[in-house]
Parts: sequence; C-alpha cells; structure tokens
Amino acid sequence: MSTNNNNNNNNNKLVYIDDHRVRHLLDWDKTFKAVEKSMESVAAGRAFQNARAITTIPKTHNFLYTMPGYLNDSKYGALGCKLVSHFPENPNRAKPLPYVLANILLLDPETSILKAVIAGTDITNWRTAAASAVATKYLHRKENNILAIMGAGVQGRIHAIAFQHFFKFKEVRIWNRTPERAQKLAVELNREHNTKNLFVAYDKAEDCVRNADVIVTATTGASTLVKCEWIKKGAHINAVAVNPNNRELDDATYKASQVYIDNWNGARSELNGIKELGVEFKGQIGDLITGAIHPPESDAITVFQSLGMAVEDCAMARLIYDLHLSSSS
Ligand SMILES: NC(=O)C1=CN([C@@H]2O[C@H](COP(=O)(O)OP(=O)(O)OC[C@H]3O[C@@H](n4cnc5c(N)ncnc54)[C@H](O)[C@@H]3O)[C@@H](O)[C@H]2O)C=CC1
Ligand SMILES: O=C([O-])C1=[NH+]CCC1
Repeated sequence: MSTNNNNNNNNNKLVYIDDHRVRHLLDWDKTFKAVEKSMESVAAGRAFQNARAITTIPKTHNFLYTMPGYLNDSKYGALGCKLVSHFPENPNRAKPLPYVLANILLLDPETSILKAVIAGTDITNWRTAAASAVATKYLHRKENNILAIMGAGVQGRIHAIAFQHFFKFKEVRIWNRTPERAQKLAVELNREHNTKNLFVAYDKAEDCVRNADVIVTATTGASTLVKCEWIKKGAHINAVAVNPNNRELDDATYKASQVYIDNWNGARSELNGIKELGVEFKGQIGDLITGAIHPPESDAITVFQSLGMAVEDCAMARLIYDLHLSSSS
C-alpha cells in the first residue's frame, strides 16, 4: 500500500493471494491483534463501515453480503470490500463446499487503485473465532475451565482450535444436532492436539451447557439450543450465528444477560429480533477496549452477539497482504 508500507516495489502490481497462501500466512496471535485493533478503532472513530447490504437470490435460500470498510491505522489501515456468501446447499454437494465462502478486494486508501484480491474464506473463519476470543478476554476475566461449543461445523471447529490456543480450557465440549458429527470432530481435535479427552462430544445440549464457563453457539439452524436455566452464573456466551430468525439462545437468556455487540450500524440493521425482546445492548466490544464503558459485574451472564465486521476483514486483508509481500520479495 502506498501509506505505511515498505514494499514500494510492488506498489502498482495487482496481487492475487489464494486460499493455500492465505492459510500458510494465517497466525493466531497476529489475527487476534488485528481484530482487537479493528474493534478498538470502531469505538475510537478510526474505522468506518455502514451496515452490510444483503442480496437474496430468488427461489433459493442463498445470500450475498457486500461488506465495504475503511480503517485508519498505521499497521492495519486499509480500504476494502468483502463479498461473502451463505449458500446452504454447498455442504451437501457431491463435492462439498463451505456454507460460507468469501473474497476480499483490497484497495489503496490514497488512490483507490485495486491492490489485491484475497481469498477470504479462511480469513472470515479465523477472524470470527478471534473476535469471539477478544470478546471473551474483555467480558470473562475469570477461570476458563469448561468451554461448550454448540455446532460442529466450520465455526465450531475453528472456535475450538482458537479458544484452546488462547485460553487453554481443561475440557472442550462439543454438541451437534447429529451426534456422530460432534464425535468425529472431538476425535480429530484430540488427534491434532495430541490429547486423549480434552475435546469431548456430548449427545445432549443440556449436559454440554451446564457448568460451562464459556459457551459458543455456531449453527446454521433457527432452533433454540440453549436454555437460560442451564447457564451457570457469570458464564460468557459468544453467539456467532448470523440468522434473521436467530433463536439459538432462548428469550430468557437474552433478557437475563448483558448483551454486547461488535458495531452499532450492523446491530441496528440486523439485530431487531433481539431488541424486540426489550433487550438494550450494553455497548460494543471496542467500547470495553477503549474504556468508554466498564466491564460487567463478575456474576453477570454476558453475551457477545457477533455479526462480523467489514473493518475486521480490512485489517486482516492488510495483514495478509503485507505478510505475503514481505515473504515473497
Ligand atoms: N459472526 C460472524 O462473523 C460470522 C458468523 N457466521 C455464522 O456461523 C454460523 C455457522 O457457520 P458454519 O460453521 O460456517 O456452517 P457449517 O455449515 O459449517 O456448520 C453448521 C452447523 O450447524 C448445524 N445445524 C444446522 N441446522 C441446525 C439446526 N436446525 N439445529 C442445530 N444445528 C443445526 C450443522 O449440524 C452444522 O454443525 C452461520 O450461522 C454463519 O452465518 C459465519 C461467519 C462469520
Ligand atoms: O461477517 C461475516 O463475514 C459473515 N457474517 C455472517 C456470514 C458471514
């Protein structure tokens, strides 16, 4: 990029960074810092994004989200736009594809020249899990013994990996609507982490959630999965699913919790179902980072209602672009 970038040789060259290369460059600690900075920048007025546009594709359940954003920062500053889709039939194809697929356009913030097209699916997955980790860091300043993950799909898997990296839970429980899928994921994760019983599949949602310190809900369904009466005092929930009929948490949970968001523009556009319950959002995660609002009392149940932000994708695109140029020159 022409600002704050040492790679001036490459300034005029359009770069394509494919999935394979992105995967090679992704790093949990760098992702966490990029997402934390973008959340902070939203609260500090240094990051700009409108509510995303959602294009529905007639006669299907398919969506395309258009997510433009601008972040003003010496390290993560970027102007960009992510195109991210929800194609529910993708996982059921003969050759399965992800439900969520994404690409990011990275522009020069001074001239608007297109600098890079970056495969955005892994970036989306990693930054979403990192956003939940940032929220957990600021909302759950206590012991992290038991993590409960509801949904053994792409987001369930990446949250299990990220949260183990950042928090080192003693037990990571996994529940899925089809129990075989939870069992398969637990076996794979134990093998990858060289552990025996760290990741444990639970058949019943209630058993998975009871006594958990932190809960992640990440399914594509509209069914209620978590009941308030199962949730331990002081627990923190990362509600990751983005679904207009979102009911993974029952109404009583929202009413009994302190609910935080990632950005006001997105919340006004996409979270009316929760507002209609009479729930007032306490603020953005970035407001906790800047100190504009105080953390909740320690026995409060907290919810991070994640939508995903364009400026997280901009910061991640800038990170990956700089890493790509510095390791390929
Ligand atoms: N907040 C954010 O920034 C982002 C949120 N997401 C959201 O994460 C959610 C999960 O996405 P992926 O993991 O990529 O999808 P996936 O297709 O890989 O996994 C979906 C999971 O949901 C389960 N499921 C489907 N219908 C269900 C039902 N009725 N009841 C219970 N479980 C059900 C499936 O068994 C599967 O485990 C989606 O709602 C997506 O919108 C995805 C990316 C970013
Ligand atoms: O922020 C994001 O990339 C998405 N949120 C919901 C689906 C994809």
